Amino acid sequence: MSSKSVTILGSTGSIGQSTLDVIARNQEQYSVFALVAGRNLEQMVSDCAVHKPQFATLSCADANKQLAERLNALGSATQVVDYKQDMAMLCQHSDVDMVMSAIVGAAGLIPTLYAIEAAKVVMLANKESLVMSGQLFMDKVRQHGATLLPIDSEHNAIFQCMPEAIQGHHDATLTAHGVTKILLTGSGGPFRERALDTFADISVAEAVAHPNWSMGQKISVDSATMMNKGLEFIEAKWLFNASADDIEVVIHPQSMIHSMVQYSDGSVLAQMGQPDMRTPIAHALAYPQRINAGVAPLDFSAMKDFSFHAPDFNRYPNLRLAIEACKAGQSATTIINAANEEAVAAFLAGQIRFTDIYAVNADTLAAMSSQYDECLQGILQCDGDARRVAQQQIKSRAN
Ligand SMILES: NC(=O)C1=CN([C@@H]2O[C@H](COP(=O)(O)OP(=O)(O)OC[C@H]3O[C@@H](n4cnc5c(N)ncnc54)[C@H](OP(=O)(O)O)[C@@H]3O)[C@@H](O)[C@H]2O)C=CC1
Ligand SMILES: CC(=O)[C@@H](O)[C@H](O)COP(=O)(O)O
Ligand SMILES: [Mn+2]
Repeated sequence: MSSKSVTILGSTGSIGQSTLDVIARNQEQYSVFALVAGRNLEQMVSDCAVHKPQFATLSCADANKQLAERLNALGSATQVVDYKQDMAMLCQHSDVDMVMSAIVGAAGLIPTLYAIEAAKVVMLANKESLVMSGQLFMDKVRQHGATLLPIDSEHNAIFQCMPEAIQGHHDATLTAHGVTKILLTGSGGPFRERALDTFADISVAEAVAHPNWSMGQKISVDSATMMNKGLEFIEAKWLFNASADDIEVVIHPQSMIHSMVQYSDGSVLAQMGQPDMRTPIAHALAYPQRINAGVAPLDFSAMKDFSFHAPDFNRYPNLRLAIEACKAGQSATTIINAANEEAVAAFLAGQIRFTDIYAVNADTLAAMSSQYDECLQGILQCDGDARRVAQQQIKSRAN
């Protein structure tokens, strides 16, 4: 395998750090072209020293200025560039083979589209960009001939369980290949058994304490409300050319099966492994080969429970809302994604209660018309309008 050069968007985060870990274990095959993140200066300085990227940038202008000074003082060969002006170059440079899209939220959309437009191998963790712009995003993948590999553990699992002939073909007809159902598993989060009448008292610390996975704060809260599974439902629709009826959500509290594909002959293929994102990251980096991810195999003799059940929409109203939005169309999914980002940020900042996240999302969707163009400008307009409406909702509920 010849050496691949990788740009990592969101390098200081949970997925970014796991990506650097896998690359460090496979140094003959991968090098880091650029590191891109938000404001975590210390992590960026240290990662530049260890991984020696050609370029680095932070979206926070003050932090980026300090980054340049710090790397200069260290005699680093890494060039610090401007986040906005140089983003296209960092994603599209002819030396770049692969781009890891792991900025959290809508901020990841434009950089990911740059990578797609240059026909790079795009490893997609940033589900929000696909949820907010699904048709446009997939049209661009097809138009530019980019390779899109799912990093989200469920979608990476589904990808692995799909017939080899249609892996990475985003417009294959599932039934023509014997696929009858995509079984999207979810843990149910930290509140799977908590009394419903105590949900309004849920603290930030409780909400970000995922039972199985170590992740960033936003996705951890999404797992607790199961909006994460709702976003993943929409993500699966686009990645696998599925309809809402083709996808079923199954609660599997142990997070050992990462999702399944059911076939017309009664077979169900599952992908299993430790709840460690280095496995899907290594899968995408090496596809269709395999590399060491540093992840221990499952020990079946030590496994106790292995259970499955249907989700309860009273406990997880955000999941129902997202599935309804998926059926309603593009603007509805752009709206719930934007509202949810605002609501989760407000919850993390202590401005609203846990139960207000659903109220903000549902009321924002109800307050808005869904008549937006599906071009990039229309999507960004819809996203911005939804954030303004969600902010009004947040103000009216603020503690
Ligand atoms: N963590 C996981 O296991 C999984 C994550 N995902 C998805 O991957 C994405 C990343 O998640 P995760 O790694 O957990 O999140 P983290 O919060 O840990 O990391 C987010 C990254 O995005 C950067 N960032 C945030 N805002 C901006 C911005 N405006 N401009 C540029 N960079 C920015 C952060 O930079 P900084 O910290 O320097 O400010 C950080 O590098 C999300 O979309 C999530 O849904 C999907 C499946 C699993
Ligand atoms: C690791 C990953 O892919 C997360 O999206 C994970 O699925 C979160 O767990 P939940 O199943 O609880 O949402
Ligand atoms: Mn997931």
